[in-house]
Amino acid sequence: MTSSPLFNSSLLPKPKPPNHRNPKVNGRHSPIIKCTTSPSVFDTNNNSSTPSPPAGAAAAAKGQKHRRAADVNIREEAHRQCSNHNFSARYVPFSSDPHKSTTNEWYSLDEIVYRSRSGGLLDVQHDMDALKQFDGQYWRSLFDSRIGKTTWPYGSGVWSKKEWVLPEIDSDDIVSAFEGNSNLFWAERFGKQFLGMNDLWVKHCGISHTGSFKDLGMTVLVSQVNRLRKMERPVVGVGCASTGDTSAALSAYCAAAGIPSIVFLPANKISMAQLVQTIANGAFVLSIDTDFDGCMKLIREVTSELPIYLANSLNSLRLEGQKTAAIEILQQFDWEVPDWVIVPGGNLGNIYAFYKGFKMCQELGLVDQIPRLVCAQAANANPLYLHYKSGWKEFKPVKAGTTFASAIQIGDPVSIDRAVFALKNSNGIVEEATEEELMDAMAQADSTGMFICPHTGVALTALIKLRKSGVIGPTDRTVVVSTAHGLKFTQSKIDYHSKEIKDMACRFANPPVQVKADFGAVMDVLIL
Ligand SMILES: Cc1ncc(COP(=O)(O)O)c(C=O)c1O
Ligand SMILES: N[C@@H](CCOP(=O)(O)O)C(=O)O
Repeated sequence: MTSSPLFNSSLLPKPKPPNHRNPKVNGRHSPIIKCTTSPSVFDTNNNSSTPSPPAGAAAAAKGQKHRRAADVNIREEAHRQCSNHNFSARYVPFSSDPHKSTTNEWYSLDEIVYRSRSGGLLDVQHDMDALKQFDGQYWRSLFDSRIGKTTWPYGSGVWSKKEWVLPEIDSDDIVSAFEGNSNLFWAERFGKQFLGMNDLWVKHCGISHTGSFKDLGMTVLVSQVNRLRKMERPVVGVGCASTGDTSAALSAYCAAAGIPSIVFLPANKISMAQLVQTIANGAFVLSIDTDFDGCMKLIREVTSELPIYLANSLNSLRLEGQKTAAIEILQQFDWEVPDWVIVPGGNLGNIYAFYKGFKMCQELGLVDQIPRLVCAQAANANPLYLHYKSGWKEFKPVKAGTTFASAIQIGDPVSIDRAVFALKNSNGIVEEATEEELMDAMAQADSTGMFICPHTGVALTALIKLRKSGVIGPTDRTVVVSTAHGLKFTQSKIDYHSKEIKDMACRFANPPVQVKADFGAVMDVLIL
């Protein structure tokens, strides 16, 4: 089957004039959706700091069992539980000094806008005063009460924090695979054996619907697109440039919602497993003879001309979902704050998302501090590392070289300003990993029962270096964020364990032993 173009150009709307963003000025916008499906009691008459428990909790306390009627699905049930609240969020220009920001520029989340008037990044700003009407204990209990349920949409680790993510979206518009709630794995053997650490944890964000943390952001972005399309906004499809994980998540969530997806991939630079995900999920795939940065440039140009919604993390909606992984970590530690969180960085949206999640928890009283963040880069694609080492002098993009951590082979990250902000405000550090270091770290981790991706190998290398230099202490509670599933990157493991990598000793390779189908030959191998 050959792919056909998605668009008949005669059907396309005329390009919008450059100032189509229609920024609002002065004052808050009123929420378009007043009714959401929160099962908690958030009606406008109930703004005390001792709010009612989530719906269902009272019945449970009385020992009554509530069962959904057979002819009702979980979306319909969510509708029945509909209540009002006054939470809202909007786009504002991202500012590296929010306290000094004087701009009155803002946009409704129902607008299609990715950049501020000055061309800078945007950020999703929540009405913190409204959220602060409930205390930290309230939010902790609410989030805890939603874990592990099938209640729509709270069975998702992202949407269990809906009030902090997209408070105004109708639950019926949400496109979710009940993503999130990923395993926080106690890396007991790896920690003790290789690092002398007892309190080392790996947040397995790759144990997820499409095998990477991108699901967390994509459920939010595609849900909002679903809403925009119901509002008859001009969104024909959703597009991204990708090193393989964003495209997998985009194609899956779009396929679930029946929305066309378009992905720009750097030819021969993503893994076969990643490529087949987008193909199987029906995306319109362009394999382009350039690198990720080249694809990113092209998708930005295309989305400014065609009614294709941009799904990369330049779009700040994505980060609202990704930040929930940070909240989950706190929740999994029973709201105790780890000392360190280490995140591999490429386009650099995720490091900011983690910062934002932790910071919101601090500002809303769920915890009293935030962890120190470490961003880890491959030495072959290390623009943030070089920027950090220069003392945050002028940022210079690089031409990213080939790396086994192919999903972070990015030289001109769109979220550089967000990343610098996150690191400066968390007393953060940037580290790098050579190819040999990251592959050895991956093999060592796998030898203790994990099956991690090379990007997680980059993060583990950062940890190993910071432990060796004494920056991270033996008793520090440390979380390494594993960003994708190892099964997406098996070729790198095959190369390593076959010792087929040029100029690499592959010290921890464990190649299979070839033996004749003969009892004596097998015994010889086993006994020697
Ligand atoms: C597996 C994996 N790890 C880490 C990253 C880096 O995330 P970010 O681009 O948000 O820095 C990406 C994508 O860039 C990825 O796909
Ligand atoms: N690793 C990413 C690169 C793009 O990052 P994004 O977060 O801006 O979409 C990918 O998998 O494509």
